[in-house]
Amino acid sequence: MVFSYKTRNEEIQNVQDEELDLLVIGGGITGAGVAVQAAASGMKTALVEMQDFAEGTSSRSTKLVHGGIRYLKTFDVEVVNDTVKERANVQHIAPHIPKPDPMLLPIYDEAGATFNMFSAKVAMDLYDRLAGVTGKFANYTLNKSEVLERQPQLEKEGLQGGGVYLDFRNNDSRLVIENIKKAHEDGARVLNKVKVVKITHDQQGMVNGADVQDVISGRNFHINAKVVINTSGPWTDEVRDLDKKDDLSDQMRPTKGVHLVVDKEKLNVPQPTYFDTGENDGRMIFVVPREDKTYFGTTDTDYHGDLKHPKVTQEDVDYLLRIVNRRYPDAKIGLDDIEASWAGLRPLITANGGSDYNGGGGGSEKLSDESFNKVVNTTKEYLEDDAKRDDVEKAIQEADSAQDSGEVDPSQISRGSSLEEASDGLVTLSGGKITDYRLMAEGALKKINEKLDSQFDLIDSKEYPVSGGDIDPDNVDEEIKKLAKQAQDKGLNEKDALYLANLYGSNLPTVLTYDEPIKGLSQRDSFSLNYALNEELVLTPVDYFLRRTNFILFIRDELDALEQPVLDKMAEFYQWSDEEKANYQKELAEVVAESDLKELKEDEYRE
Ligand SMILES: Cc1cc2nc3c(=O)[nH]c(=O)nc-3n(C[C@H](O)[C@H](O)[C@H](O)COP(=O)(O)OP(=O)(O)OC[C@H]3O[C@@H](n4cnc5c(N)ncnc54)[C@H](O)[C@@H]3O)c2cc1C
Ligand SMILES: O=P(O)(O)OC[C@H](O)CO
Repeated sequence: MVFSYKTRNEEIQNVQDEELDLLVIGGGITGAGVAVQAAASGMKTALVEMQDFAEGTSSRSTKLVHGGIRYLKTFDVEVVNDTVKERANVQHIAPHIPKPDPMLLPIYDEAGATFNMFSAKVAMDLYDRLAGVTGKFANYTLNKSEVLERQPQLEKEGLQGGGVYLDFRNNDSRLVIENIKKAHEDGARVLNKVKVVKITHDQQGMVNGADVQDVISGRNFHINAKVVINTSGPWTDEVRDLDKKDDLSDQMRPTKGVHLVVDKEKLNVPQPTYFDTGENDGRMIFVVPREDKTYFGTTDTDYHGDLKHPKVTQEDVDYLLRIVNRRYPDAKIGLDDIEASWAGLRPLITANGGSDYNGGGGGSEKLSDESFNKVVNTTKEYLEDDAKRDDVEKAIQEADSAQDSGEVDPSQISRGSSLEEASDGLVTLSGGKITDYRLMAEGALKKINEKLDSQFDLIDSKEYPVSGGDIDPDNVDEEIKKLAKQAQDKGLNEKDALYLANLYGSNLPTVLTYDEPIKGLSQRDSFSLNYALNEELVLTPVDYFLRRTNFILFIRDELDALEQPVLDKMAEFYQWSDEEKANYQKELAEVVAESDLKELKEDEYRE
């Protein structure tokens, strides 16, 4: 279905003449998930996003669909209970995106260790139990030599062994755009580069829509809606401030997380790996293989800067390199080995306390070992059906009550979500994770429907595939191969055909209709760019290279040769002036230079 700059301008006209049921503010995963369920349930829906879709946090995650096993240690059992179950639901509705990829959890005997071998096994058993994981993906433990057999380059000192448990790798911005396209296919008006500048009210002082600005034309216009929901992630408090009658207190405590990318020649891991930093700071680091690269992260530091533009600092790089070079002593990764990077802001909710249990250093009171061990032992008894779930809850409550209510360390804040309504009717859905976006949206739709006098039969979103998701979730590999065959029949080699099939899922046949060759691009990339321009509302080269594809982050080697042909095609498609074309070229160069950490490398060179 055409979803392009042309349809965007038509929708800007149409949306002004309508009385909508719902206006969604923010086009990250949270807003996209709400828009899909609203439109599919028959609500007249619009979503406005002031940047590109997913340009906020939802393209800057660790790119996992995961339950957050670390959160068990901060007793965020509710969050884990939700997210670990949601992994399967997200894979079910978007089978071409999250892919099962068992995580290796090396266990070290050191100060502040999140787990020992016993508690790691309990945590993995609880994790599997909550998600109903059995069979080939059930967790298991490895002894030290078995861990080193898998990853001989891992630090040997202090290594006790390890665990292996199911989690999923994800393409976060792809998950967002497939939800956005689905909402659009179901009739939602979906607009990027449109910013809410004011929340408006009726005579009775109740929210009735918003004044918005088309960032491209600079023109302001009004959108009428019976219900408005704020799904703006780290901007949640800023958007609330656009509602002069909003009486709820600020809630956001954004923390910055950074990832670095190196070639797999520098660091090659056979599977996603997750370990303590070894700095007794309550943090754990992921190391994840992706295309021919390896990325690792993250940091977790309070952030008070420009929400649109969190940057990677030398301090972030030093922290991550110190940890990865400790855990992989032969890697010897330096600043110059970093090929790409990204920084994102967790939309954490400050009221979501949490325990500074394992050395978070935030609170004054650490949890005593006996109360933690009581939680672990009660959990083990629960797993062996010798205790009930509320025995575990009770043990956790007792443990938590021992907590000092002091400021908690960022890593101890719950990753839970919040759904609130102000007295003027503005609804806010914030916090959470990508992994539980569907569940968060489901909860929000119940409230929205109530506010609309329950006029709508809400869909079962667990059975409602995103765009590109119409493939058998239990037979993904076969389905992808079948789709790829269609691309091979068009002359693509197997590798390129599988690349397109994995990226576009059941939309591949449509992608293959866009067969006009683009000068300077391969057949594969001509299909991809033509489709992105006509059906994925790509407005700039950065939209294409960073969010609709992964060239800037994970296929960096091919990027340089693609830049000019893509720029030339977009200039022709959009009829850009030379000046506009030069501006987009400059924007792309700046984004790539920032990803490459060019500034830090030049500083280091000067020193
Ligand atoms: C480093 C890091 C690693 C993470 N790893 C994972 C992971 O592996 N798995 C996982 O499940 N979760 C992970 N998360 C969490 C997850 O990324 C976030 O919870 C999620 O992306 C938040 O999505 P959102 O839609 O709420 O916010 P966002 O994606 O930030 O979307 C909000 C949108 O609102 C828009 N907006 C703001 N103000 C306005 C306005 N006035 N008008 C219009 N639009 C506006 C913004 O431009 C933005 O695009 C991670 C987070 C970080 C930072
Ligand atoms: O919020 P954290 O500390 O679990 O960090 C995010 C992870 O990297 C992936 O969810």
